[in-house]
Amino acid sequence: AVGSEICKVAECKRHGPPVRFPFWLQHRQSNHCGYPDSSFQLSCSENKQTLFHLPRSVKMVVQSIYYQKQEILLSHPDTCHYIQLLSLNLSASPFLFLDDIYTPDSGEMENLTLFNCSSVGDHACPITARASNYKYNVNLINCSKWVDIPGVPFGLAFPDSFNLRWSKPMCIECEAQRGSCRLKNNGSTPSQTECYDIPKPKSKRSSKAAAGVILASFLLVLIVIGLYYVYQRQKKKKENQVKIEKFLQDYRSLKPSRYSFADIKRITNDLKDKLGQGGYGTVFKGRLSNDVLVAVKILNVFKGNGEEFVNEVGSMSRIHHVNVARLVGFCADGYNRALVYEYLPNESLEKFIFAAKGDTHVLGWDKLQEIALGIAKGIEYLHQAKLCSKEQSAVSMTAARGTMGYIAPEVLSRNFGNVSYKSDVYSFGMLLLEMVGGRKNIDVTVENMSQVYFPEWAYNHLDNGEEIGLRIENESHSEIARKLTIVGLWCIQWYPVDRPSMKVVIQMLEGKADSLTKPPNPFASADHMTMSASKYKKPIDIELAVIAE
Ligand SMILES: Nc1ncnc2c1ncn2[C@@H]1O[C@H](COP(=O)(O)OP(=O)(O)OP(=O)(O)O)[C@@H](O)[C@H]1O
Repeated sequence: AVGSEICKVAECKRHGPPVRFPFWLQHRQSNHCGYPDSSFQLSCSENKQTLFHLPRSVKMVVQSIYYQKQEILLSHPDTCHYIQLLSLNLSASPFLFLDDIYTPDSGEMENLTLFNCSSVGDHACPITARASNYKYNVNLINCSKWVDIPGVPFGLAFPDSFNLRWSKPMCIECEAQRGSCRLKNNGSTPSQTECYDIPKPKSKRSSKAAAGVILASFLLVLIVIGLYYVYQRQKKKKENQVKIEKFLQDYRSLKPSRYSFADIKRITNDLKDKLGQGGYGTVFKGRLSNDVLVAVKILNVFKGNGEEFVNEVGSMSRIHHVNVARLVGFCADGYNRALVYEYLPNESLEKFIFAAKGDTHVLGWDKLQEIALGIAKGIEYLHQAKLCSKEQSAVSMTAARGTMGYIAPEVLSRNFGNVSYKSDVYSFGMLLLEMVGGRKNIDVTVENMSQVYFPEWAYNHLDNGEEIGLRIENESHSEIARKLTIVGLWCIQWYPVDRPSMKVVIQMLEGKADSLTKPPNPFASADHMTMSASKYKKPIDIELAVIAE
């Protein structure tokens, strides 16, 4: 088809009659878009009306085009149409007059007489018509007869609009199938047509609507983003507020509260729920007024002065570490002394590592190693806290305290050196060895007395490459057991100076067992206590920060 792509439907103004084949709109479409007969050429008037040209310059205004019926509804232009009637002749065009509104038997003709009424003063149209068959009450005073026009189609004589029907080209069938005709591109004469799908005009309205939709969606997205942004900001602000509140609350509760002994009794429900017994006192479960659970340690009969205790509490309250139970309060009431700690719900490690004979251990080797490292870091932190200022030393000692089995020899007797942070290293070493052995180091229930003291047994078996711990399942577990044993044995060296610092202990625990050297025999010195003590005494005094007595 000839340029069918560019033969889009055209119109003179918005909502004007759509122009397409067999018509074509001058200046807006190419002539090949219409049927090659000048009658089908339409044009636009200055005031955007669609004009239909009949032979001999008769111009009509196109009201509608009914493509499916092949009819065109025309009306007279504003100019005086009677004059045009003089020259109207449809015979040479493919159009037939059709007036099914007024004269069903279309084709009825009128003899029209035109009168010149210019003297009346209607300058726009000084012509008046009278049909011969219809004696309309036309005021003809001051009019003079001008001309008779015989055989004027009735519809043209009077009504404002009339229909014309075209018979060529014949596209009724194609239109019925919602298609449109176009010229066949074979140059045949007379021109032949073919049916095709009408290209949908890109209506300004729909493109405007599409633009509107896009704009609206864009705005909507902007609004949603804006709202989301505001929401996020509000949320963040709220979260920050909550964080600040929590921080302030924590800060407030960081300061240990002072309780009277009556308070302590109320908190512990009259010392009802005993959690355990330590070397310093008995521990009871309690509940503060805000439903926070605590562990209250009622200290054994307190002999020191009140000031010393309060100073110690002050130091302890500055200790904050994930692996150290936090002090939340204290009691210094008469001779009663108590320390209130945050409650740790997992009970004592003791319960997990000293399972009854035959019991399977709940904690695996990886967990044991993790716990050991956690404890080591907690002690290391405490040592740092103590060492940063000698004046603020957190703990002072007036007597050997602690649980037997963990107490370093120098704590029991000053013959073996001064009490220092290395005494804690010793206690930690004993704990490590108990964790490996899964039983108390000094276990009176063991039947074979040669295995009573586990650390010594473990030391003797290190060389033989035997498995130290029980419950070993695989290679990596055996490595952990070996590592914990070696570190434990380093920690329980008889002389404090031989023991590593907690910092080194952490490095050892974090490293591999292979990189550790076997420690000297910690038990060799025990047999020759006096001799060895004098041998080691000097360096101990030089190196270690002595804990004040
Ligand atoms: N904060 C706590 N939360 C829960 N239970 C606790 C808490 N503190 C202590 N306990 C329980 O009380 C027991 C005794 O604790 P305590 O600290 O008095 O002694 P210890 O650390 O076992 O020995 P030592 O007196 O030699 O330091 C613990 O074994 C544990 O079961």
